[in-house]
Amino acid sequence: LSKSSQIVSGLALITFKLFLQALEDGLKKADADPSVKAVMICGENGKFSAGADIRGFSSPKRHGVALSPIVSLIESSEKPVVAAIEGVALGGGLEVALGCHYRVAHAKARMGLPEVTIGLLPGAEGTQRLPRLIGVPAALDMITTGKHIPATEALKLGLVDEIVEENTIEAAIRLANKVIGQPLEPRRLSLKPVPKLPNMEAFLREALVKVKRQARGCLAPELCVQAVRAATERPFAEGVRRERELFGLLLSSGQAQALQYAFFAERAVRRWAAPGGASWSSAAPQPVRKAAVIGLGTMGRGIVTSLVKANIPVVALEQDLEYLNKGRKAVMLLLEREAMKMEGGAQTLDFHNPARLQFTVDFDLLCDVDLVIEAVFENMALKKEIFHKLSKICKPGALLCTNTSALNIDEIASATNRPQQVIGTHFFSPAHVMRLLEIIYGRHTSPTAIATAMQLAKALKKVGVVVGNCFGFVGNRMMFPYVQQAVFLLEEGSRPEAVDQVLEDFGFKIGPFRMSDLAGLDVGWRSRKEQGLTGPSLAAGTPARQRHGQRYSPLPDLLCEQGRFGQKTGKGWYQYERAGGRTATPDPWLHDFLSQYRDTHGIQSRFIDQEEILERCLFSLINEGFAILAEGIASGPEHLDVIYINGYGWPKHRGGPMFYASTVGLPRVLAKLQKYSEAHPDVPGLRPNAFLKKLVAVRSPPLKEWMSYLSHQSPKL
Ligand SMILES: CCCCCCCCCCCCC[C@H](O)CC(=O)SCCNC(=O)CCNC(=O)[C@H](O)C(C)(C)COP(=O)(O)OP(=O)(O)OC[C@H]1O[C@@H](n2cnc3c(N)ncnc32)[C@H](O)[C@@H]1OP(=O)(O)O
Repeated sequence: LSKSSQIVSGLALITFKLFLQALEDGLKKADADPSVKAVMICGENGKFSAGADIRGFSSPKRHGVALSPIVSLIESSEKPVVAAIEGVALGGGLEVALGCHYRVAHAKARMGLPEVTIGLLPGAEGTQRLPRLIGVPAALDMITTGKHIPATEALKLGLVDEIVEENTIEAAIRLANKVIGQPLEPRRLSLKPVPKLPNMEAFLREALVKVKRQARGCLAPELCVQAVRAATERPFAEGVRRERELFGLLLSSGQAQALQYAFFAERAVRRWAAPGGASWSSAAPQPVRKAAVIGLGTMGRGIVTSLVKANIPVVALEQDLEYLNKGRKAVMLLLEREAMKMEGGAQTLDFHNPARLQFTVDFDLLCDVDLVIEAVFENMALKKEIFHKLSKICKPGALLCTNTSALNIDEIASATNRPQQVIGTHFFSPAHVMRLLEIIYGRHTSPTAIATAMQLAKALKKVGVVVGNCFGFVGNRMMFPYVQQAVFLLEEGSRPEAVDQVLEDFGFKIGPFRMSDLAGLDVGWRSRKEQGLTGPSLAAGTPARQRHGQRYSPLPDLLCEQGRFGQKTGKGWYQYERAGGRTATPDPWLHDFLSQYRDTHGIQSRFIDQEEILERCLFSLINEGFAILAEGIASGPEHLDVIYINGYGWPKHRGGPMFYASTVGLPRVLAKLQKYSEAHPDVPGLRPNAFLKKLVAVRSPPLKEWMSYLSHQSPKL
């Protein structure tokens, strides 16, 4: 290394405090040493920095405050300071780089200010320096979305001065040597004005409206805009004061804790555990070099697209040529759209190459695949027939996955000669977009099969969550009581738009009735008919609003009988502009229908307030979550929360249903369930679960301790 350069190496994240100290000491030493003419800052092991230690924000001794003075120290250095960015420069890491006079990045490096995604804003002067460097529109985009940008884009934006394919550190040292003696004033960002826009005020106003609309109650994006606005209106030092004030507000908002909990929960669920002690640490995945998808309906199409995007060669199979051609067209359309979004376009996806994507009706072509995902109708007999066939055709090691959303994995596995290789992989619609993959092990599923499914989730850039086998698994099982309450509320006097509004105001992307119209009411109807809850197999004389001694609402069945399947038929809980339309409007027909229904069944309609709507829907869902934990279907509350955030549109800034319950307070959840259960004794979903009661009895310990209060280690794990 050049004599005139001083290396200050970044340390690992967990030693953020030590890193700050090392940086400060190194800078001061370099400054005091006349033989040092320039400074280069790099990271260790090919990574610049992932920013501040997120765990530090919820610890009583916060470290964050120490970063800003160091960034200022770097910037005010009389010797040129060059950042050599490899791997990632995120959050506080990028803020350090912004304090440097020059930035050199490796072509594969990524940069960003992702604080907004953990409920914060860049708190080490990043909201003030970045707009000065790259202008308000680009800075605002990075700060309010938290997106990571590749080095090539950073170069275009002027965020870095140079990108290199080879040795970044050597390139940074070369640059440092070159700029020795050149004036540093123009390189100190705090001294630069924010580039003007002709319509700055209107631009910021519109930006605020946009982030508020997208954030659905999440505070951080809005406060990010306010911090950038301060950069445009105030001198640097005052802008920094405003940034600090807003950072403090976010830190104490509660949303930051929820989002940071969600960050770690998503990582915690990677460490799965299954019966017999098998776990992520001992099981190794099998390679998946080729996959097959059976069934090219909505789910199958999305799954094929997802596999192609992950560069896994796929055989896509349908029952006959008519369905195959329909499916092929739809898949090609999806892939073309996806290719347009990607750099390199269609060439990157290579989906026109039959070696990468093959459409067939011939089961025998599945003989050499490593993994099959069955995505046909939710019909047990059909699934068993397919799995029986697969166990005859597929090679011995092939993993057999079913995309069922509720059915018994053990029963499906019983149709094969290899139940240890059968596993549930429950995708969420649209499967090439939604991040969740619920992975369900059966009684005989091997650890290798679980590890392979988890590896598949990672390859597809999804969040895999391993859960046990029960009707509806985790996500849908918790959803049943939620939707059931929503329908009961209609019976009692509410309207779809009122219920949806309350839940959307809470932060759900879409309320239960809009969701039901989108998914299609016929899906649930088919399942209820199969369960004998409605339709021809229902025993004569069954009371209209009761099944097995419990309250039942036939409302969704009645709508289906009228052909109201939701968006696809143009009518459901709402009316739409046409069949396939997407704009839901309240439907006077439905309002009349509900009145008549109440009259027919002698139900006294009443006004139901927002609190009751919210509590009955959410607390019944949470109550089921406690049952799931107690039964060992999931190994911890984090699993339920990750499932809800990534698969069911639960607002991330509320941390997931179980985290939310812990913030509301378990005693309150229990008291409200008790109250509603007394009013509706025929609704088991409202009866407080014993595990919830137990946690309240032991004074509501923190969420991470809940599982230690289960008297037995669950039978499933
Ligand atoms: C009351 C008045 C108060 C006023 C105060 C005012 C002044 C305050 C000044 C504050 C200064 C703020 C400084 C700065 O602005 C704030 C920040 O920097 S916040 C952090 C921002 N960074 C991030 O959000 C990055 C998060 N990490 C990632 O995106 C990814 O982890 C990655 C870096 C892209 C790597 O991804 P992968 O390769 O997939 O690896 P993993 O994600 O699995 O991570 C591996 C492992 O590392 C843990 N980890 C990663 N990043 C962090 C982090 N920043 N902090 C802590 N831990 C981190 C991750 O959890 C994994 O560990 P595991 O969970 O598996 O054990």
